[in-house]
Amino acid sequence: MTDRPLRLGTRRSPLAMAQAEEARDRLCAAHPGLTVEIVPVQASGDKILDRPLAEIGGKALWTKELDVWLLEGEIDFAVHSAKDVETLRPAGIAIAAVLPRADVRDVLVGVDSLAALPPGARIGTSAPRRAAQALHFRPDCQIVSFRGNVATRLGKLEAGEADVTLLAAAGLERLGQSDVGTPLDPAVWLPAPGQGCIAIECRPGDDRTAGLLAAIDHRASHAALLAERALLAALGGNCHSPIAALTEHRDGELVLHAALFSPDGGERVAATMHFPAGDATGPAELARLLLDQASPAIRQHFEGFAS
Ligand SMILES: NCc1[nH]cc(CCC(=O)O)c1CC(=O)O
Repeated sequence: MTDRPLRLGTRRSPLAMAQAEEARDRLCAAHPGLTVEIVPVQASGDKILDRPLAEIGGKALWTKELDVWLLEGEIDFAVHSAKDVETLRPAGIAIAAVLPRADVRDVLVGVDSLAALPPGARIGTSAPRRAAQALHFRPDCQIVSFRGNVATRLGKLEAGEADVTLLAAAGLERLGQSDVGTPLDPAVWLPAPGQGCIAIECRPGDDRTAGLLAAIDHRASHAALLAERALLAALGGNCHSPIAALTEHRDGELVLHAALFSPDGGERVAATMHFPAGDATGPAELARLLLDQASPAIRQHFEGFAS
Protein backbone atom coordinates (compact mmCIF):
# COMPACT_ATOMS: atom_id res chain seq x y z
CA MET A 1 0.00 0.00 0.00
CA THR A 2 1.32 3.45 -0.82
CA ASP A 3 1.35 6.10 1.89
CA ARG A 4 -0.75 8.59 -0.05
CA PRO A 5 -3.66 9.73 2.14
CA LEU A 6 -7.12 8.74 0.94
CA ARG A 7 -9.38 11.68 0.17
CA LEU A 8 -12.93 11.39 1.54
CA GLY A 9 -15.56 13.69 0.01
CA THR A 10 -18.60 14.75 2.02
CA ARG A 11 -21.23 17.45 2.25
CA ARG A 12 -20.56 20.11 4.82
CA SER A 13 -23.71 19.83 6.98
CA PRO A 14 -23.14 18.77 10.60
CA LEU A 15 -24.85 15.41 9.94
CA ALA A 16 -22.78 14.74 6.82
CA MET A 17 -19.59 15.65 8.71
CA ALA A 18 -20.50 13.28 11.58
CA GLN A 19 -21.06 10.49 9.04
CA ALA A 20 -17.77 11.25 7.29
CA GLU A 21 -15.94 11.09 10.63
CA GLU A 22 -17.57 7.75 11.42
CA ALA A 23 -16.45 6.36 8.05
CA ARG A 24 -12.92 7.72 8.50
CA ASP A 25 -12.63 6.31 12.03
CA ARG A 26 -13.80 2.85 10.93
CA LEU A 27 -11.45 2.86 7.96
CA CYS A 28 -8.45 3.95 10.04
CA ALA A 29 -9.25 1.33 12.70
CA ALA A 30 -9.36 -1.37 10.01
CA HIS A 31 -6.11 -0.17 8.39
CA PRO A 32 -3.59 1.05 10.98
CA GLY A 33 -1.22 3.58 9.43
CA LEU A 34 -3.72 4.74 6.80
CA THR A 35 -4.39 8.48 6.63
CA VAL A 36 -7.78 9.76 5.51
CA GLU A 37 -8.31 13.40 4.67
CA ILE A 38 -11.87 14.76 4.85
CA VAL A 39 -12.72 17.10 1.95
CA PRO A 40 -16.04 18.93 2.52
CA VAL A 41 -18.16 20.50 -0.22
CA GLN A 42 -21.16 22.82 -0.08
CA ALA A 43 -23.80 20.85 -2.02
CA SER A 44 -26.44 22.57 -4.17
CA GLY A 45 -29.11 20.90 -2.06
CA ASP A 46 -27.79 22.81 0.97
CA LYS A 47 -27.69 26.17 -0.83
CA ILE A 48 -31.28 26.35 -2.07
CA LEU A 49 -33.50 26.17 0.98
CA ASP A 50 -36.64 28.05 0.03
CA ARG A 51 -38.16 25.43 -2.28
CA PRO A 52 -38.93 21.71 -1.91
CA LEU A 53 -36.09 19.48 -3.06
CA ALA A 54 -38.46 17.63 -5.37
CA GLU A 55 -39.04 20.90 -7.27
CA ILE A 56 -35.45 22.04 -7.71
CA GLY A 57 -33.83 18.90 -9.09
CA GLY A 58 -34.28 16.18 -6.50
CA LYS A 59 -31.75 14.05 -4.77
CA ALA A 60 -29.09 14.68 -7.44
CA LEU A 61 -28.53 18.03 -5.73
CA TRP A 62 -27.07 16.22 -2.73
CA THR A 63 -24.48 14.34 -4.76
CA LYS A 64 -23.68 16.19 -7.98
CA GLU A 65 -20.62 18.14 -6.76
CA LEU A 66 -19.17 15.05 -5.09
CA ASP A 67 -19.96 12.94 -8.16
CA VAL A 68 -17.84 15.26 -10.32
CA TRP A 69 -14.98 15.26 -7.79
CA LEU A 70 -15.10 11.48 -7.62
CA LEU A 71 -15.19 11.00 -11.38
CA GLU A 72 -12.33 13.45 -11.85
CA GLY A 73 -10.20 11.80 -9.16
CA GLU A 74 -10.26 14.85 -6.87
CA ILE A 75 -11.50 12.53 -4.09
CA ASP A 76 -11.08 8.76 -3.72
CA PHE A 77 -14.48 8.08 -2.19
CA ALA A 78 -17.65 9.84 -1.05
CA VAL A 79 -19.74 9.27 2.07
CA HIS A 80 -23.51 9.82 1.77
CA SER A 81 -26.74 9.23 3.67
CA ALA A 82 -27.95 6.32 1.56
CA LYS A 83 -31.49 7.66 1.39
CA ASP A 84 -30.22 10.81 -0.32
CA VAL A 85 -28.49 8.90 -3.12
CA GLU A 86 -30.46 8.61 -6.37
CA THR A 87 -31.39 5.14 -7.55
CA LEU A 88 -29.61 5.56 -10.87
CA ARG A 89 -25.95 6.51 -10.45
CA PRO A 90 -23.56 7.84 -13.07
CA ALA A 91 -21.47 5.23 -14.87
CA GLY A 92 -18.15 5.11 -13.07
CA ILE A 93 -19.57 5.49 -9.55
CA ALA A 94 -20.69 2.57 -7.40
CA ILE A 95 -21.53 1.82 -3.78
CA ALA A 96 -18.49 0.02 -2.41
CA ALA A 97 -19.42 -0.27 1.27
CA VAL A 98 -22.31 0.31 3.65
CA LEU A 99 -21.76 1.06 7.34
CA PRO A 100 -23.81 -0.74 10.01
CA ARG A 101 -27.34 0.59 9.79
CA ALA A 102 -28.43 2.90 12.61
CA ASP A 103 -31.95 3.22 14.03
CA VAL A 104 -34.23 3.05 10.96
CA ARG A 105 -37.22 4.80 12.51
CA ASP A 106 -38.70 8.23 11.97
CA VAL A 107 -39.35 10.19 15.15
CA LEU A 108 -42.17 12.59 15.82
CA VAL A 109 -41.03 15.85 17.41
CA GLY A 110 -43.46 18.21 19.10
CA VAL A 111 -46.15 15.72 20.17
CA ASP A 112 -46.12 12.09 21.35
CA SER A 113 -48.40 10.66 18.66
CA LEU A 114 -50.17 11.86 15.51
CA ALA A 115 -53.46 10.98 17.20
CA ALA A 116 -52.72 13.52 19.93
CA LEU A 117 -52.56 16.45 17.48
CA PRO A 118 -55.44 18.92 17.63
CA PRO A 119 -57.72 19.07 14.56
CA GLY A 120 -56.14 21.00 11.66
CA ALA A 121 -52.65 20.94 13.19
CA ARG A 122 -49.63 21.94 11.06
CA ILE A 123 -47.12 19.20 10.20
CA GLY A 124 -43.72 20.54 9.13
CA THR A 125 -42.04 18.41 6.45
CA SER A 126 -40.88 18.70 2.85
CA ALA A 127 -40.59 14.98 2.23
CA PRO A 128 -43.44 13.66 0.01
CA ARG A 129 -43.32 10.34 1.88
CA ARG A 130 -43.66 11.92 5.32
CA ALA A 131 -46.38 14.31 4.12
CA ALA A 132 -48.47 11.58 2.47
CA GLN A 133 -48.01 9.18 5.36
CA ALA A 134 -48.98 11.80 7.95
CA LEU A 135 -52.04 12.85 5.95
CA HIS A 136 -53.00 9.20 5.61
CA PHE A 137 -53.42 9.03 9.38
CA ARG A 138 -54.54 12.64 9.85
CA PRO A 139 -56.31 13.91 6.71
CA ASP A 140 -57.51 16.95 8.66
CA CYS A 141 -53.97 18.25 9.19
CA GLN A 142 -51.98 20.64 6.98
CA ILE A 143 -48.47 20.24 5.63
CA VAL A 144 -46.04 23.13 6.09
CA SER A 145 -42.84 23.08 3.97
CA PHE A 146 -39.85 22.52 6.24
CA ARG A 147 -36.48 22.40 4.47
CA GLY A 148 -33.02 22.74 5.92
CA ASN A 149 -30.74 20.62 8.04
CA VAL A 150 -31.79 18.95 11.28
CA ALA A 151 -30.94 21.96 13.48
CA THR A 152 -32.79 24.35 11.15
CA ARG A 153 -35.90 22.20 11.24
CA LEU A 154 -35.83 21.89 15.01
CA GLY A 155 -35.41 25.70 15.13
CA LYS A 156 -38.46 26.22 12.91
CA LEU A 157 -40.49 23.94 15.16
CA GLU A 158 -39.26 25.85 18.22
CA ALA A 159 -40.24 29.13 16.52
CA GLY A 160 -43.79 27.81 16.10
CA GLU A 161 -43.77 27.43 12.30
CA ALA A 162 -45.44 24.02 12.74
CA ASP A 163 -46.96 21.98 15.57
CA VAL A 164 -44.95 18.86 14.84
CA THR A 165 -42.16 17.63 12.58
CA LEU A 166 -40.71 14.28 11.55
CA LEU A 167 -37.00 13.46 11.56
CA ALA A 168 -34.87 10.36 11.15
CA ALA A 169 -33.77 8.81 14.46
CA ALA A 170 -30.44 7.97 12.79
CA GLY A 171 -29.66 11.61 12.07
CA LEU A 172 -30.55 12.75 15.58
CA GLU A 173 -28.45 9.95 17.05
CA ARG A 174 -25.41 10.87 14.96
CA LEU A 175 -25.78 14.49 16.06
CA GLY A 176 -25.90 13.42 19.73
CA GLN A 177 -29.60 14.28 20.04
CA SER A 178 -31.17 10.85 20.46
CA ASP A 179 -33.27 12.22 23.33
CA VAL A 180 -35.34 14.28 20.87
CA GLY A 181 -38.78 13.04 19.80
CA THR A 182 -40.86 9.88 19.96
CA PRO A 183 -39.93 7.01 17.59
CA LEU A 184 -42.69 5.68 15.34
CA ASP A 185 -43.22 1.91 15.12
CA PRO A 186 -42.19 0.69 11.63
CA ALA A 187 -45.15 -1.72 11.69
CA VAL A 188 -47.35 1.39 11.44
CA TRP A 189 -45.05 4.01 9.93
CA LEU A 190 -42.36 2.86 7.51
CA PRO A 191 -39.17 4.88 6.98
CA ALA A 192 -37.63 5.95 3.67
CA PRO A 193 -35.77 3.34 1.61
CA GLY A 194 -32.15 3.37 2.80
CA GLN A 195 -32.86 5.38 5.95
CA GLY A 196 -30.19 4.88 8.61
CA CYS A 197 -27.63 3.49 6.12
CA ILE A 198 -24.41 5.31 5.23
CA ALA A 199 -23.34 4.50 1.67
CA ILE A 200 -19.72 4.85 0.58
CA GLU A 201 -19.11 5.26 -3.13
CA CYS A 202 -15.90 4.97 -5.14
CA ARG A 203 -14.80 4.39 -8.73
CA PRO A 204 -15.24 0.65 -9.41
CA GLY A 205 -11.87 0.60 -11.27
CA ASP A 206 -10.01 2.00 -8.25
CA ASP A 207 -8.89 -1.30 -6.74
CA ARG A 208 -6.84 0.24 -3.95
CA THR A 209 -9.74 2.27 -2.53
CA ALA A 210 -12.33 -0.46 -3.17
CA GLY A 211 -10.08 -2.96 -1.39
CA LEU A 212 -9.64 -0.72 1.65
CA LEU A 213 -13.38 0.02 1.82
CA ALA A 214 -14.27 -3.69 1.63
CA ALA A 215 -12.91 -4.10 5.16
CA ILE A 216 -15.58 -1.82 6.65
CA ASP A 217 -18.53 -3.08 4.63
CA HIS A 218 -21.40 -4.34 6.81
CA ARG A 219 -22.89 -7.16 4.77
CA ALA A 220 -26.36 -7.29 6.30
CA SER A 221 -26.85 -3.52 5.98
CA HIS A 222 -25.48 -3.61 2.44
CA ALA A 223 -27.88 -6.41 1.44
CA ALA A 224 -30.84 -4.52 2.94
CA LEU A 225 -29.87 -1.31 1.15
CA LEU A 226 -29.49 -3.10 -2.19
CA ALA A 227 -32.93 -4.69 -1.76
CA GLU A 228 -34.54 -1.31 -1.02
CA ARG A 229 -32.73 0.31 -3.95
CA ALA A 230 -33.74 -2.54 -6.27
CA LEU A 231 -37.35 -1.92 -5.25
CA LEU A 232 -37.01 1.80 -6.08
CA ALA A 233 -35.43 0.96 -9.42
CA ALA A 234 -38.23 -1.46 -10.31
CA LEU A 235 -40.89 1.05 -9.28
CA GLY A 236 -39.30 3.81 -11.32
CA GLY A 237 -40.04 6.19 -8.49
CA ASN A 238 -38.50 9.62 -8.12
CA CYS A 239 -38.32 12.14 -5.31
CA HIS A 240 -41.97 13.11 -5.88
CA SER A 241 -43.05 9.54 -5.22
CA PRO A 242 -44.32 8.88 -1.73
CA ILE A 243 -42.73 5.51 -1.03
CA ALA A 244 -41.75 3.89 2.23
CA ALA A 245 -39.78 0.65 2.60
CA LEU A 246 -37.82 -1.34 5.13
CA THR A 247 -35.91 -4.62 5.08
CA GLU A 248 -35.86 -6.99 8.02
CA HIS A 249 -33.51 -9.94 8.40
CA ARG A 250 -35.36 -13.12 9.35
CA ASP A 251 -34.15 -16.75 9.28
CA GLY A 252 -31.35 -15.98 6.85
CA GLU A 253 -33.74 -14.26 4.44
CA LEU A 254 -34.63 -10.68 3.72
CA VAL A 255 -38.17 -9.52 4.42
CA LEU A 256 -38.96 -6.36 2.46
CA HIS A 257 -41.95 -4.27 3.52
CA ALA A 258 -43.11 -1.44 1.27
CA ALA A 259 -45.96 1.04 0.96
CA LEU A 260 -46.92 3.51 -1.75
CA PHE A 261 -49.17 6.51 -1.12
CA SER A 262 -51.09 9.01 -3.18
CA PRO A 263 -49.55 12.45 -2.48
CA ASP A 264 -52.59 13.52 -0.41
CA GLY A 265 -52.32 10.36 1.68
CA GLY A 266 -55.84 9.30 0.77
CA GLU A 267 -54.70 6.05 -0.77
CA ARG A 268 -52.14 3.54 0.40
CA VAL A 269 -51.05 0.14 -0.92
CA ALA A 270 -48.68 -2.04 1.05
CA ALA A 271 -47.09 -5.45 0.60
CA THR A 272 -44.28 -7.62 1.95
CA MET A 273 -42.02 -10.14 0.25
CA HIS A 274 -39.42 -12.66 1.46
CA PHE A 275 -36.36 -13.55 -0.62
CA PRO A 276 -32.70 -14.50 -0.21
CA ALA A 277 -30.10 -11.70 0.13
CA GLY A 278 -28.75 -10.62 -3.25
CA ASP A 279 -31.88 -11.71 -5.14
CA ALA A 280 -32.97 -8.76 -7.31
CA THR A 281 -36.08 -10.53 -8.61
CA GLY A 282 -37.72 -10.41 -5.14
CA PRO A 283 -37.79 -6.58 -5.01
CA ALA A 284 -38.92 -6.46 -8.67
CA GLU A 285 -41.82 -8.82 -7.90
CA LEU A 286 -42.76 -6.72 -4.90
CA ALA A 287 -42.79 -3.62 -7.13
CA ARG A 288 -45.14 -5.34 -9.57
CA LEU A 289 -47.41 -6.53 -6.76
CA LEU A 290 -47.68 -2.98 -5.39
CA LEU A 291 -48.26 -1.34 -8.77
CA ASP A 292 -50.86 -3.98 -9.73
CA GLN A 293 -52.89 -2.95 -6.69
CA ALA A 294 -52.27 0.77 -7.01
CA SER A 295 -54.90 3.26 -8.15
CA PRO A 296 -54.08 5.78 -10.91
CA ALA A 297 -53.55 8.43 -8.20
CA ILE A 298 -50.64 6.40 -6.90
CA ARG A 299 -49.44 4.90 -10.15
CA GLN A 300 -48.91 8.22 -11.94
CA HIS A 301 -45.91 8.84 -9.69
CA PHE A 302 -44.11 5.74 -10.88
CA GLU A 303 -42.68 4.97 -14.27
CA GLY A 304 -41.99 1.29 -13.75
CA PHE A 305 -45.50 0.18 -14.58
CA ALA A 306 -44.80 -1.06 -18.09
CA SER A 307 -47.79 -3.35 -18.57
N1 LIG B 1 -33.36 14.25 4.15
C1 LIG B 1 -32.17 14.64 4.85
C2 LIG B 1 -31.61 13.47 5.60
N2 LIG B 1 -30.86 12.56 4.98
C3 LIG B 1 -30.52 11.60 5.89
C4 LIG B 1 -31.08 11.96 7.10
C5 LIG B 1 -30.96 11.20 8.34
C6 LIG B 1 -29.97 10.08 8.38
C7 LIG B 1 -30.41 8.82 7.73
O1 LIG B 1 -31.59 8.64 7.38
O2 LIG B 1 -29.55 7.95 7.57
C8 LIG B 1 -31.74 13.16 6.94
C9 LIG B 1 -32.45 13.93 7.97
C10 LIG B 1 -33.85 13.43 8.26
O3 LIG B 1 -34.51 12.84 7.40
O4 LIG B 1 -34.30 13.64 9.37
